[in-house]
Amino acid sequence: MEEGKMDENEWGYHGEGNKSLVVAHAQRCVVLRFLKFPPNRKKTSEEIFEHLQNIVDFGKNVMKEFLGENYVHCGEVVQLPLEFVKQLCLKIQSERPESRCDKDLDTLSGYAMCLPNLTRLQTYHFAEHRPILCVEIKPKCGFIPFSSDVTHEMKHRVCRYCMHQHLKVASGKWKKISKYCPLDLYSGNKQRMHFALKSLLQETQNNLRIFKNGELIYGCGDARSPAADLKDLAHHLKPFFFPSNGLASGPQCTRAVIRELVHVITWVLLSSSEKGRAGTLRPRLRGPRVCEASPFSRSLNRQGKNTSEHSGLPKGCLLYKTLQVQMLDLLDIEGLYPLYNRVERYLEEFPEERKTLQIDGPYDEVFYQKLLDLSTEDDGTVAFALTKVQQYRVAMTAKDCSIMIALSPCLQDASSDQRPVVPSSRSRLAFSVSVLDLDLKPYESIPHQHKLDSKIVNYYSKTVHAKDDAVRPARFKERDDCTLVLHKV
Ligand SMILES: O=P(O)(O)O[C@@H]1[C@@H](OP(=O)(O)O)[C@H](OP(=O)(O)O)[C@H](O)[C@H](OP(=O)(O)O)[C@H]1OP(=O)(O)O
Ligand SMILES: Nc1ncnc2c1ncn2[C@@H]1O[C@H](COP(=O)(O)OP(=O)(O)OP(=O)(O)O)[C@@H](O)[C@H]1O
Repeated sequence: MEEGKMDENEWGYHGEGNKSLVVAHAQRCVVLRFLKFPPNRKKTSEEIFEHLQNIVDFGKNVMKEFLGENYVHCGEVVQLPLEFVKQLCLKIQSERPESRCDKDLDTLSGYAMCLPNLTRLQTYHFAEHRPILCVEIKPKCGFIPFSSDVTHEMKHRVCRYCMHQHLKVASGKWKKISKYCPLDLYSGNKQRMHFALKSLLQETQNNLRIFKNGELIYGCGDARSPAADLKDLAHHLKPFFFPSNGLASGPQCTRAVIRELVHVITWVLLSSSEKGRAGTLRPRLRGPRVCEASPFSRSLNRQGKNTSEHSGLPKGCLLYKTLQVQMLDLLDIEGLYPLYNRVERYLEEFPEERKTLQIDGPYDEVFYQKLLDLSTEDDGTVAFALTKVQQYRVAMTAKDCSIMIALSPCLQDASSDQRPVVPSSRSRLAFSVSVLDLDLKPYESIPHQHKLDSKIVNYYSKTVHAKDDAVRPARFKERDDCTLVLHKV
């Protein structure tokens, strides 16, 4: 970053989550990622620098090891002129979604992270001006807890995402229950994956966004504003997936283009960048492979078909590796919480030990090595409790990260291209897959996770499941529309 030359007019608002805000450079393929805080939470510049450096170190020393070199972009911490940050903050304020304005961009420290713009990744390495499509998916937790510490029987049958949907709709966060179930996406079974992706396209919530040449064209910028419709999306996609059936417009054309997109994304998600490498983690993939609340499995059930049938994910693909990291949550929050309390009691007695225990970093090689101990035999020590707490934090990070898939048409002579290619009906598409938002979840969030878990399950059990049981026979007859999902996409 050439400090003297920073001009806020060269940067534009790109997006934000709960904890950071991202601006993109108009020409160069880089973004700046700033931290956000509630208005009254003042942090010193040193604390912010340390926080950002921890994010970079965690990416380098832990997530690159687990997920693979090619998928993780750690970026670097940069120091920016305070006047530039102040002006930039003023410039982008009007573009920020209202629902995200409860937190302010940190304009006081001057620190931010500089990262490649993953929505334009192809041109980051190659200076050509080809159109670029980028699909961002936040897949969430892809397994059902297998821990014997789970006390709510429902948690062994219905996944957290599907249960949480009901609480989110009841609280007004989203308007409609999504048909997306992470277990379908993570199944490795093409039909289930197609269904999951189509469900995400129908109800994007904050789990799907599509960018064209770096601009958001589909999915929510604001939690409350509706997404563009599929017809508009298909129009945008035509240069990438002009339907092979020759139709140039109309509903059939829209369907064909969307189908093509779903097939290409599935193909890319099942591809492996590092051949045969399963990663350093080997937790056994356990637990039910199907969530009872998924409309897909419900539909199969009704037809008397075997719902546990699955193809499994190839070991080198990003979904497989992400799932393995998620499964570091070996005990579930119910088994973890007493261990968190053990660490807390120890810290109350020996507060100076917080540093030695690496609760707030550094996230270095030593921190990483301790994560590889997958034993669940509790020997009553603080060391055991701490390892499980740290593994849980890493698992929660993987449950909340996003996957970015960038696609751009190959040139006729693609021999010089080193990038992998996916076939599509119109042309071959070069692609890259990356993962973002790999900030380690804070130790302090564990009590909140514990409370939220009970809230989600209790709400689901008391309201939805009870109602479901009462109306089941009638509902099964009514909801024949679900069989539609079995049509080939
Ligand atoms: O608890 P969840 O599953 O709702 O996940 C939170 C996300 O909500 P989601 O359900 O994806 O809409 C939430 O996303 P939104 O703010 O709703 O877009 C955050 O990602 C939050 O992480 P953090 O507290 O900012 O580190 C996420 O919190 P963590 O649980 O990952 O800490
Ligand atoms: N390197 C990048 N390139 C392009 N876009 C990015 C990049 N990093 C983040 N974004 C965009 O900015 C959005 C917000 O970033 P991010 O998910 O890191 O925020 P967050 O506040 O940490 O998220 P959360 O709400 O999950 O805590 C992302 O959803 C993505 O669209």
